[in-house]
Amino acid sequence: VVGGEVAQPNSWPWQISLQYLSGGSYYHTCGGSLIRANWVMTAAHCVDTSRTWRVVLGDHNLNTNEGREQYMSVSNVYIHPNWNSNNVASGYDIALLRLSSSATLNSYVKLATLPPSGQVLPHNNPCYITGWGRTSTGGSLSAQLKQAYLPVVDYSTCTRSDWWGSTVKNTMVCAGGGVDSGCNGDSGGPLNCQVSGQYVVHGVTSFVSSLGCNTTKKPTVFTRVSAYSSWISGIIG
Ligand SMILES: CC(C)C[C@H](NC(=O)C(F)(F)F)C(=O)N[C@@H](C)C(=O)Nc1ccc(C(F)(F)F)cc1
Repeated sequence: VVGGEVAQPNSWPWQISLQYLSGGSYYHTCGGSLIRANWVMTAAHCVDTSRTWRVVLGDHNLNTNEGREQYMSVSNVYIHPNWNSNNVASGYDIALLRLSSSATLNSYVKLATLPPSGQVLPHNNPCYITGWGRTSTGGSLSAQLKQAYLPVVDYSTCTRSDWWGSTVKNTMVCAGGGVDSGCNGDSGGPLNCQVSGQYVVHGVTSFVSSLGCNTTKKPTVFTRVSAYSSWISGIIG
């Protein structure tokens, strides 16, 4: 997350850290959202390589043990069948991870609320991106979970030629476009949008401009969760 601020610990209790095993240690690579006690929603581009994964729940500072963390292994990875790793612009950047056991839900670990099928939010709807991604283009990951206020940019604005043009599809959500943005390592995490006084996960962080994370008129682009409701239900029941 570029800009924004460090989140109050555990104030986004569905946020997870997706980590991979390398040389005997685990490393944060992406975010995700807990949507059932044993299911996590993330981005397809996060898991389209075969690695040993783990999901950390209830975390705030990735580098310290705060005693609220739950470490879960992953038993299955379900990548959307239409995902094309050579073309993030086609969409379908969504995946589901089945956890080997169920999380313990408490005040630090809660389920995300997902939107109703087909719901599209209006321009400037208040949303926050959250994640441990880079805090500047080319910078380092954040040790502490960060948040940034990224209001929705509607499809007609986001597809303007000086914005994202035809790269953005209506199965995506754009948000921000100013000095605050998502950045590498926020992938797969939630776009938390306020709807009728409740935070709903409307997006899965998908891409930013390769010219720089917080490039003006290149809002952070998210997979629109409400476009994939049937696929999600088909997998998790
Ligand atoms: C691995 C990538 C597919 C997704 C990666 N996502 C992220 O860093 C995050 F955190 F914003 F979700 C990203 O945007 N990386 C930048 C460096 C990038 O490659 N962006 C990008 C690539 C291609 C296009 C497109 F669609 F136009 F071809 C648009 C943006």
